[in-house]
Amino acid sequence: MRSGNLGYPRIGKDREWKKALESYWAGKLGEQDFHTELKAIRLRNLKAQQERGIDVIPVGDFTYYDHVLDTAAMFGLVPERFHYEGGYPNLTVYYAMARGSREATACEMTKWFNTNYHYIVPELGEIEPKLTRNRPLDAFREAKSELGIEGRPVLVGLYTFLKLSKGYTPEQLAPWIDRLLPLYGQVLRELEAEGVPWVQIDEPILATTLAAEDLTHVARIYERLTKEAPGIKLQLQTYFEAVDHYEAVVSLPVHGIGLDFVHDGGRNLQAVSKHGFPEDKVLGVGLIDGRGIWKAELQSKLDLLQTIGEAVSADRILVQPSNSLLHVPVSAAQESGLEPTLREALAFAEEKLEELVLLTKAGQSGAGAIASELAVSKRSREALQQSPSRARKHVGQRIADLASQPSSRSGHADVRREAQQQRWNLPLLPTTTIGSFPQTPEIRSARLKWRKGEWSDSQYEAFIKEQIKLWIDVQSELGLDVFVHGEFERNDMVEFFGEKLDGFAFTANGWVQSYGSRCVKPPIIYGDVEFTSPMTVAETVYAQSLTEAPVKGMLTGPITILNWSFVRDDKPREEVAYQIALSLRDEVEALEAAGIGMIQVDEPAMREGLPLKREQWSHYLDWAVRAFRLSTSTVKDETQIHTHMCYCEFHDIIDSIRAMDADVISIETSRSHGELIGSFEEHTYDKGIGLGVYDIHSPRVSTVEEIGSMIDRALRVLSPEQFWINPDCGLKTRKYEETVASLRNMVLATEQAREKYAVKP
Ligand SMILES: Nc1nc2c(c(=O)[nH]1)N[C@@H](CNc1ccc(C(=O)N[C@@H](CCC(=O)N[C@@H](CCC(=O)N[C@@H](CCC(=O)O)C(=O)O)C(=O)O)C(=O)O)cc1)CN2
Ligand code: MET
Ligand SMILES: [Zn+2]
Repeated sequence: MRSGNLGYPRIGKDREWKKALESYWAGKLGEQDFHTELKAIRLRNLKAQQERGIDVIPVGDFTYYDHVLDTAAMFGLVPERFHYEGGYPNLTVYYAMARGSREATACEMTKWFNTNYHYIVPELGEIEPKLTRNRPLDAFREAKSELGIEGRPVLVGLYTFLKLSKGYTPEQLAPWIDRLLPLYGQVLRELEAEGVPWVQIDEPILATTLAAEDLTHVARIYERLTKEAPGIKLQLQTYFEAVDHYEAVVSLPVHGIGLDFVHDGGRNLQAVSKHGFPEDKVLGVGLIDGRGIWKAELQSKLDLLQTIGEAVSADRILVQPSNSLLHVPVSAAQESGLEPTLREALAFAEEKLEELVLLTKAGQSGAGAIASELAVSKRSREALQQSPSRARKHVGQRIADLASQPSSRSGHADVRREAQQQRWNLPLLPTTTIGSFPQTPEIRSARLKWRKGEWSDSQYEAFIKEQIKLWIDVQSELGLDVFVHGEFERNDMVEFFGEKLDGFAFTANGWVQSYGSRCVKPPIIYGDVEFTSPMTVAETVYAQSLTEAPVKGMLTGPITILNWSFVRDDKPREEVAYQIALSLRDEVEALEAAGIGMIQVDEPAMREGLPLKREQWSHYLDWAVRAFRLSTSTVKDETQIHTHMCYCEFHDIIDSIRAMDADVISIETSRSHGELIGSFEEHTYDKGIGLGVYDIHSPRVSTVEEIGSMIDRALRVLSPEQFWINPDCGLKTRKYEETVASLRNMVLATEQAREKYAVKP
């Protein structure tokens, strides 16, 4: 039995990686120094795994931005608009694909399965792929020569890569497989020639709901690839769910299969027990939760390993995390600020490696070999379980009483629309923004000073008020119709609420990559969640006091708070969602009572929380919608509830979006190059809706014409009476000048559209 890892956080203990990327982009770090710095980070990450005694260390999982983008770059799949001239794309082209450039809009970015990690969507189009650089080989050589590590190269599997790409029709799938097969073959042959014994090929798509023809394609791919390089062994890795069609997957002609035994709902284990496991293959046992942050219940993991051991001999077992550790923070050791009971119950990437090594040791020599560690881990989990915060009486009562809580608005949508229009008298095509304005270095450093105690509360509050005032003035000057306060007091839309609600803890350095250099510090829900006092009322009311225009109150919804936090594992997620929903309802009511007439409850993570298996969708959506409605249903007819979603594959969940019953919804659109708009040809939607008219993830400023054409496209399928004009998402990552210039263009484009679409008397 051996221990293995599947991928390691890139960002470094202190987010060195993020800082290096941003310095390079800002022109503060030269290209050569940038490469040097990234190499140092890469080697430190490998060393962390080596020092903890991991037997199988992945190489090639490191990236300059995103591993899917790397795969596209490796095959020369660079869309024409980037003026690419062959070879492995240089940094300018590479980062233009990721972030856009003056001339070219960025590639689309979307969620990596059901995580908060985002990848860059490859665009296949007319391009003929070719191997521009064997990245896994380079990574292998470097780890070997620099650290003496015989690493295991990691590749995004061909089928997953294609399924995550765009720019081809269903009929073109098979020809694209044919085009990529020789290139994957070449990568493998070169690795084989180098003497690389094994590669890890990630095919997480195999854990989603598959059709029979998917399996036919996958079988064809792996039959061919094992022949291309017969001297190299392929470990086919799946994660995030049980594999669909277990028997077909484990009989693929590869040398090893990696399965997730944490997020599989027990189905992988059932399948192994029922059907056995091929005698000629290695089983990668995803035993340690690669997405959660709790210490493992080591004894139950050993039991699981034992059950698997009945079907698979020990020499063919690899003990590994359920998925790449990319999704958890680097080290819990530095979290000295946390309450000891909680800290002792945590395991981040480094601690997970230690757990893997322990379990492997026990697997090799029996549980006795780790008796004292087993006891410690048991004690720390139990101590947390006994903490009074786990079972607050008042919260328990509210949940028990859930059935009697209102979960629908009293007035019908038409009645509400009327009442709201009377109250606000908004023009045709009202303009607004999604909530946040730029989080400048000045704001971040002010917050840091306040946190360190260098600034008093009142000093910091006064500073935040200045920012709010500044941006209320900007919004008036721009002529927007519905204002926001700007979210300057928030570090992050989820972490902020986590800090204010009971039952949450927040770390000092528990960062996880979200996209590119952007990281999040998910709060930890360790106890029952409860509202303590108003969280957003003061800032919102202050903003409203400065203007006649409506200011939207701005809250993060229950499902997004749930999905973007690390959640306790002793209660169903559904129940935790209701606890959050009821706490947010208290905030919604406080805002309404303070005179705020529009309240936006953001649910960008609603779609991402969708289970990977279709058959589980309706259950999830039912409780997710119920949680949203629990938070928003008690307001008066004339109070307008908004919601916002980004990266929304709208057609997947249109019924649930309708069922949320928000008066106005805003959805990201532009980075998918308007594809979302097309779905309204098939689906009707009759409430207020804003489809983002420009991409906020890129520093590029859209022109009036570009925005105008987005509006035109949307109004081909939606009515001007229901349409709102807004950017795709919040503007926190943008600079002041970009923001003002883009919004100015947005308002100009709206004025033109108003003339064009006004109902002529
Ligand atoms: N949780 C979450 N998930 C999300 C989103 C989101 O907004 N939140 N949006 C979507 C896209 N993802 C995003 C994820 C992160 C960021 C983002 O801007 N992250 C910031 C960090 C935000 C933050 O928590 N900032 C803190 C701490 C910032 C910090 O690094 N402080 C410095 C010091 C600051 C200075 O002096 O400059 C330090 O501690 O060293 C604050 O403002 O207080 C970043 O990586 O830079 C944006 C979008 C989807 N998923
Ligand atoms: C990721 S969705 C962001 C919504 C939030 N209100 C903002 O503007 O930042
Ligand atoms: Zn958004």
